[in-house]
Amino acid sequence: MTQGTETQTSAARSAAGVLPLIETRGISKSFGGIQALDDVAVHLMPGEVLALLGHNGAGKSTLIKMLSGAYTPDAGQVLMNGQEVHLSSPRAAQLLGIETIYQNLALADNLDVPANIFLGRELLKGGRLDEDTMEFESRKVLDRLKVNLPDLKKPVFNFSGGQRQCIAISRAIYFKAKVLIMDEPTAALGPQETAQVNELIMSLKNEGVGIFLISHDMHDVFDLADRLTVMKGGRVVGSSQTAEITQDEVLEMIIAGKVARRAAGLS
Ligand SMILES: Nc1ncnc2c1ncn2[C@@H]1O[C@H](COP(=O)(O)OP(=O)(O)OP(=O)(O)O)[C@@H](O)[C@H]1O
Repeated sequence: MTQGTETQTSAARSAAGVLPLIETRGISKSFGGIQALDDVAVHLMPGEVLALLGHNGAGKSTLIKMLSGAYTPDAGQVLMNGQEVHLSSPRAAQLLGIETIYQNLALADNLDVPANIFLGRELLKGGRLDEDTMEFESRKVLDRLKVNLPDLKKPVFNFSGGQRQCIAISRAIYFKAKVLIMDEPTAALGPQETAQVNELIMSLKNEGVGIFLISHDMHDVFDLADRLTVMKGGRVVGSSQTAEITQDEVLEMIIAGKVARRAAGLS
């Protein structure tokens, strides 16, 4: 699918009254002489997982850093529910409900689960939350997301990588993330832990959270993503529903920047 087609589908969606949770239009960014993003249009619907794929240097990290407020674009717009937003800082992005879960997630190892869920945000509603309230609220969000942790009062270094990733995701959801950006969320995990995190991602979809997923694992991409977008040289070179494309065609697109054999919905 080309950039032009993305714009047409965006118009069709608006006409049907379904607005993307978030979309970019004509986003560009360069660093010195390097064009990291060139006229990028992507969108994410509520409850959708969109995989961002591409070789090293394709522009994926620059795009998600832009969406998480770490970089500002040289040109283009970001819209949430049809309204232009300015993601001028990570805090600004968080306040709009955009949370980023990085591969090397930032949990404070020596603190327990509630302290991690409320890390940096204990001073809510004008007063410091007491420990019982933080534990009660933490248990509530973990139960809602079906994250099973035996003892919340243990320092989090006691938990497995998968459980820690689930704590970081629960923290984002507790603070009302509508858009979750996940950069290789299962890269450091074994199969069982990966399954645990993937199960949580599926329950977030059911809550209407939209997820950008960067992953090099094609199994995860095809298990989790509804749609995928391939980038190369800072441009979007193709998009497809995962149900309408094969893994081989995706790999071809990543390598060549286009599909040699025509796949449904692609040009
Ligand atoms: N802060 C920066 N300063 C200079 N160049 C940068 C900066 N950030 C990204 N780039 C360049 O922008 C281009 C896109 O990089 P980006 O990291 O977004 O790609 P990527 O698809 O995420 O790759 P990877 O999978 O390796 O993370 C690359 O050529 C990269 O060197």
